[in-house]
Amino acid sequence: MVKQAVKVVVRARPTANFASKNIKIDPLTGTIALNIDKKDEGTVNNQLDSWKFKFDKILQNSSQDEVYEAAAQETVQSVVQGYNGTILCYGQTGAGKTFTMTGSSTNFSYRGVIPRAISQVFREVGNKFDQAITIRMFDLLSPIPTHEQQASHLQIQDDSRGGVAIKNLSMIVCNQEEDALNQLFEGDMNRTVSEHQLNKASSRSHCVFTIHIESRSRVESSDKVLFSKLHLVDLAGSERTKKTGSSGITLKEATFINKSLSFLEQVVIALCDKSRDHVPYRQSKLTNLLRDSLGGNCKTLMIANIWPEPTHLEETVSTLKFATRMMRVSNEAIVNIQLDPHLLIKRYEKEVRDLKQELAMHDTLKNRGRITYDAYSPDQVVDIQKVTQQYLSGQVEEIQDIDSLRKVREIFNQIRNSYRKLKQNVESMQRQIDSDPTAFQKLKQDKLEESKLGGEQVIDDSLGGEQQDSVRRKRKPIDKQTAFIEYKEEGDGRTLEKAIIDYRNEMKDKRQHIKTFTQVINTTKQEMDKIKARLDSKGEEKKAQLRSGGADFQQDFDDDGMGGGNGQIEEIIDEEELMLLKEMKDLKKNYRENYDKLKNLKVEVNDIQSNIDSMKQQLIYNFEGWYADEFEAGGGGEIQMDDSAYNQTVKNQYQKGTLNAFQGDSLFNGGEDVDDDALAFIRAKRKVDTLHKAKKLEKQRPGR
Ligand SMILES: Nc1ncnc2c1ncn2[C@@H]1O[C@H](COP(=O)(O)OP(=O)(O)OP(=O)(O)O)[C@@H](O)[C@H]1O
Repeated sequence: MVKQAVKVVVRARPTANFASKNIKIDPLTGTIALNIDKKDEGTVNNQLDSWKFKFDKILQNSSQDEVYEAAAQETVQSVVQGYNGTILCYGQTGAGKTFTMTGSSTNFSYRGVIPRAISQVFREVGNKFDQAITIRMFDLLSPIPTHEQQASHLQIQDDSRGGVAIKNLSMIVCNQEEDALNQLFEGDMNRTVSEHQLNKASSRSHCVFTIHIESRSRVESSDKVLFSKLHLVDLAGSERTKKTGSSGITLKEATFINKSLSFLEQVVIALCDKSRDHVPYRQSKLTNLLRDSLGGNCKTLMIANIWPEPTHLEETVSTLKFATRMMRVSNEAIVNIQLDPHLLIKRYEKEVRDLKQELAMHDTLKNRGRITYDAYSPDQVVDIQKVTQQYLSGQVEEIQDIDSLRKVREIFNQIRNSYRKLKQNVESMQRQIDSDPTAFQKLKQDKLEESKLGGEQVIDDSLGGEQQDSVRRKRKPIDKQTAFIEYKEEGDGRTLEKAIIDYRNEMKDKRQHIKTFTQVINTTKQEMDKIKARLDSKGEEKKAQLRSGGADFQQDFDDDGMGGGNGQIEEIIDEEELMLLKEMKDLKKNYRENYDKLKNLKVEVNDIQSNIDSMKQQLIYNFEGWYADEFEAGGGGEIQMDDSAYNQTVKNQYQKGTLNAFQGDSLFNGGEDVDDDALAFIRAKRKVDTLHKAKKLEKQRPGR
């Protein structure tokens, strides 16, 4: 890696009116001293009026030849060696940037840096017989006509090698110097030339001419490729001052003609400021394009063109200030080596071929001659698939002839395929069961049928032809009580068990309520008895008074108070009696309400109890089925109800019409004879319905 600052060469254009009073150029020491006589300006300000600048080189009255040798030759040579290079001209309009960069197209000795660089590149490349070199180039202004050269046309973006590239711009491959020069001249013709108040032939736009070199070794079979590029940049005029008539010149730093030049200056300022970690390259296409050139992977040289006339002193100062800043920009250039992907693939293909041959030889020596290392044919894959499925179904204990890693991989592939298909089938079965509960029983029935045919192994036909070998092996029998605990922890066993527990809890709550209501009712009854006793005694007292003739009676009159009522004589009740009767009325109402509630609670408790009983039976029955499926015949231990007993219970319930006490399903109307075929159907339906009902009730429970 070469770490170096941007080099700056100052070129002063020849002029008849050299400002010898104000400018002292010393090419030997590379210094320029400048002063501005303020008296001439007629203004007084506090600006510094004299400057001294030092540069890498100063060229005065130098020929195009000398300029090229001093400023460009070395950079171009580096580009041929694989470094990126940039040469850019900066200065005010008319200072000689285009003359320096392009020069005259009619006078060969006045040709500029670009045609000379093209010649040098082709000359140097021509000397490299051992390299296959491709040269591509483009001029940002060619061959697209000027009116089409809008900013949107050319997009500058990051390239795959970490640099920048221009979209919508095709690079032309140039096989010889002439092709490249054609490119240059074509672009030069298209260059925007517009009228300008300082110089009618000045160009306002930037001109960027880029040469890309791609170099591969012809002799070594190397996959390394050198990629490098040379940017040759003729920037737009940098003038930033306004002429203010005869009163002279004022330094007005803020008057920029070209905005992108101001962005370029911002980038340079940011690069010089070590405390700044962001450099605003993306502000303009120009700075984006020059990202490699400024502070990046590039050898960069700037030619500062000055016009040392008294009228251009400020522009000269301004150009030299910018040039000084530029010298503080540091770059890190590396030779750009990339691995050629096409060659890499070719190399790997060759390596694979060689290794296969090597292995084949090794196998022959070890008597394993029939092994090949090419990809399996479809027939071979089918064979491996068969043997893998035989292994999965238990038809074979192990897979023979595993003679290569390739075969192991194919077997694993097949196992994965089987697993995926199995999973898909299980999921589709689940969907069927969810949408139609009877489907489950049918599937199960099919499986049982097959298990009868196939001995102890249950071949899962539902998995489809290819999966027939997928076998569920039965477990060694365990104690039924232990198995029952296990069953209650899984699948439908867990659902039923949970429903039973929840019902029990609900029943417990309701029983507690029954107890409370019973107490309340009893207390109410006692109160009522007391009141009744008191009223009875009051009645006795009144009868006694009546017998003694001292009782009060009142004639019942009509509302109008004029008489004409029914004339009945009514007993007059006293205040205490009235109170007691009212109280009695309230207590009776209370008693009746609580009594009704108690009655309902008792009905509910009975219902819950019958549901619990029903679910318990179902749980045991389901468990029996599960146990038979899960374990080999001959399992030990006690179980509360065997199949025949349960079947009989179901038959009885069905015939009595009580089977649907829990299910409430119209399928089971009862009263008919039940043969064994129907029984299986009834049991299956009952099982599914019981589970569904249990799940439904679970959801309906308060607090869910
Ligand atoms: N070193 C030089 N020797 C002879 N003539 C020169 C020299 N420098 C510039 N000139 C002449 O000065 C004129 C202006 O130069 P040029 O067009 O190169 O300026 P510029 O800086 O490129 O201006 P712009 O910014 O407008 O492109 C041209 O006619 C050119 O031939």
